[in-house]
Amino acid sequence: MSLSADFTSIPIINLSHAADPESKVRLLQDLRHAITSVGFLCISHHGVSQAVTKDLIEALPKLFGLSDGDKDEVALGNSAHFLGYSGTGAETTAGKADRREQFEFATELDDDWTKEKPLYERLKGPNQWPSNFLALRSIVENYIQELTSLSERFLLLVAEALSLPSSTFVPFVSDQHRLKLVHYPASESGEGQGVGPHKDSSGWWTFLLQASPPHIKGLQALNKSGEWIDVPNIPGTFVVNIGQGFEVVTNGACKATTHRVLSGTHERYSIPFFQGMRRDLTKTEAVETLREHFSRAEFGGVNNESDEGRDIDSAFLRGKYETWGESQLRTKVRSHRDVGSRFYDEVFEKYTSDD
Ligand SMILES: O=C(O)CCC(=O)C(=O)O
Ligand SMILES: [Fe+2]
Repeated sequence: MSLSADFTSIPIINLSHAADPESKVRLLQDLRHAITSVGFLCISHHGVSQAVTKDLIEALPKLFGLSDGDKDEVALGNSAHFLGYSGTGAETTAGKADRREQFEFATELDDDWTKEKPLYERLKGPNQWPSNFLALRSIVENYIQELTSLSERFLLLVAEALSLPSSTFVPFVSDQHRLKLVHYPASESGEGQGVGPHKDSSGWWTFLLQASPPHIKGLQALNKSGEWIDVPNIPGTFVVNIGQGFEVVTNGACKATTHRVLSGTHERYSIPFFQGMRRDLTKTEAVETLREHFSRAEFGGVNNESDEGRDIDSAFLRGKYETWGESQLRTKVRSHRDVGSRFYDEVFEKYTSDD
């Protein structure tokens, strides 16, 4: 059965095959294999504007070349919404500091949080834009718009590939998606942790643009035998992988595959877009809505599990908090404690000492 087969390469899927009923059948089969057995894929012919992508890639050297003062002006530490710049070493993954700097943006939304609303609604809010790079705003907003649309189109195909009505996953999607512009500096020794092994915790699906020339690699996905498989860097494609929220909603039929980035002798840029999941989604709704469907034998069945196969590793499910929004807020407070203590005083102690 495909669920138990191990992967040794990352599937490449041409989305233009969806336009023709005959080639669509094969596309859906390939997609189903990719998302149930690998959890990582590259997509080509995805319909995202090349000009919009090019503008963003070309903005990166200038953006990361801004002065420390310019970066401070938009520091993530200033933002109750965890949006802005954070420097190299600010984050740790798997117990080690990551060697990367990043600007985090999201769908531009007003901060309309009031004390009557759940605290996690404060995750929503405006971006911070560097005043010495005014052109950046429209470049980033255009890209977020293109990726929002791609991620919506993609979800329809995913549902069909899993034998569900195409609109099945639409009600789970949030009004807020997040975008990170990431710079991994070159490492003299060619070794080190760009970002340590992790599963994407910020949501639903990730669409990653590798924004350096094709010979610059570094991203790897972990297969079930514990081997790190290189993710190819193919111009014009996006790498797509599953976030923990989607793993929960599919009852583990689709896995959030562990991945990491190695530092190299060349600097590297990458741009992950994290499609968001509705903040008010509860654990019960997430697990129960499609439970019956995913317990069918074709997905391995509940009584037909491999050891690794259906064991869901999710901070959301294991954690104490009922909604996805609160689980997200806790994750963010724990990884950015300066923001946590400044803006989320009432829950800071609780979230940082509840494990
Ligand atoms: O930079 C990359 O290629 C991947 C980054 C990543 O996995 C993440 O930010 O979650
Ligand atoms: Fe990731």
